Amino acid sequence: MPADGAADRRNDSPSSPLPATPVLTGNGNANGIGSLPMNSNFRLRLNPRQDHQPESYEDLQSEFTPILFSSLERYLPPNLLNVPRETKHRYMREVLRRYSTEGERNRVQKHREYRLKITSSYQPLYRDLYKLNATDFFTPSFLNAFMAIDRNRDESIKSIMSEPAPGIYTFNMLQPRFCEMLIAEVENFEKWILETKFRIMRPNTMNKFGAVLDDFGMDAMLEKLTEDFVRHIAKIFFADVGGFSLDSHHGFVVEYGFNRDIELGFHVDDSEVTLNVCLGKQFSGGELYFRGVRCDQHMNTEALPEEIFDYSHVPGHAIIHRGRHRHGARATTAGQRINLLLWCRSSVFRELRKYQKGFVNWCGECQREKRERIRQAVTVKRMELFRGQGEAAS
Ligand SMILES: O=C(O)CCC(=O)C(=O)O
Ligand SMILES: [Fe+2]
Repeated sequence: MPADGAADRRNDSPSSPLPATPVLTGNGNANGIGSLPMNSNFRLRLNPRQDHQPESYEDLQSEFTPILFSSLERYLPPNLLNVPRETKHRYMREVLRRYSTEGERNRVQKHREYRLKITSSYQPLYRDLYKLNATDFFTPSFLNAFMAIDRNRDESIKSIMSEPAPGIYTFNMLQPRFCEMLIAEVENFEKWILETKFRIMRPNTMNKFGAVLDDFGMDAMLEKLTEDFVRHIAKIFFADVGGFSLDSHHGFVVEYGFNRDIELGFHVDDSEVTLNVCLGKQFSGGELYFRGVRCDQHMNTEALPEEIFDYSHVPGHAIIHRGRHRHGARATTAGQRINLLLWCRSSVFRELRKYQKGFVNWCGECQREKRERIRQAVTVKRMELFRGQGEAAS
């Protein structure tokens, strides 16, 4: 597909979890202690009670993940903060049910069952990969950058990053041994699929190969990677797309080369921020091409010359960009290329976007239109002023 062809919105990945901290309106008026009042309108506070210590809901069964209840608890109406845990659980469950459609809940439930089927019989090759072990996974330069405290940390993270084009950052991230082990783990998983004839879901409709790491047990490790590392980077470089509030991810590997996918068409990711790390092996081709960041409205507009950028993958090295940064991957012409992808999302950013109108500062075309409007307004004003002066002089 030509680089300037229509970009494809990739929204076919498994549904993301519900927002961890939904911001709903009102102060709530439920007064139930023990049982919930039938006429409760199931509202939450607008702002969380920071001094309230939420309970753990790990042992309570429901269609929603327990962590969601702990996150939501601070938003409960004041009179519900200290009622029995089961009452709070029922109240929040009702809020969440109203928030997500039945179809959505069924999809999440089906996906959970699918994952359970895999994890209950797949035997990992390297169990060490399933828990984030920073010293074994990361290069010393990457790890050291995160060791610095508070404000120095931002500076040291910036110091290991290159910005070869606006909004695109690259850095050395993964140790060769970790890359080898992850590739071997994916191959082991694929062997298991062939042997068991299990039908797996590919990362998305554009890939015929590759695997979703979250589906065979790596979700907790990748969640920690998102929370402890990617979110810090995103907070510094991608605050305009909610980088500081990334709260879910879709983690997968893509595989290119002989008997695998060849290339990847021009698209945007279903993410606010995407981390893409090359794991190996040896290959030729497979360059990423970028063509500027766009909002929904301007998805198919031309790229400006300064937005054209090509990047060649290097094993162990990461590239991080906004999901809305239009891109594609050229054909891998020899060897095999395997990359780790982490599409990171912010439920808060997505919710807020619904209310935002007008130009967005992260879309290249919105910014171009804005500059053009200002230029025209200045031209009109200047002509008015000069006309006035001319008339006064005559
Ligand atoms: O192959 C690559 O490196 C790019 C992959 C990608 O953009 C994606 O899977 O969203
Ligand atoms: Fe992508």
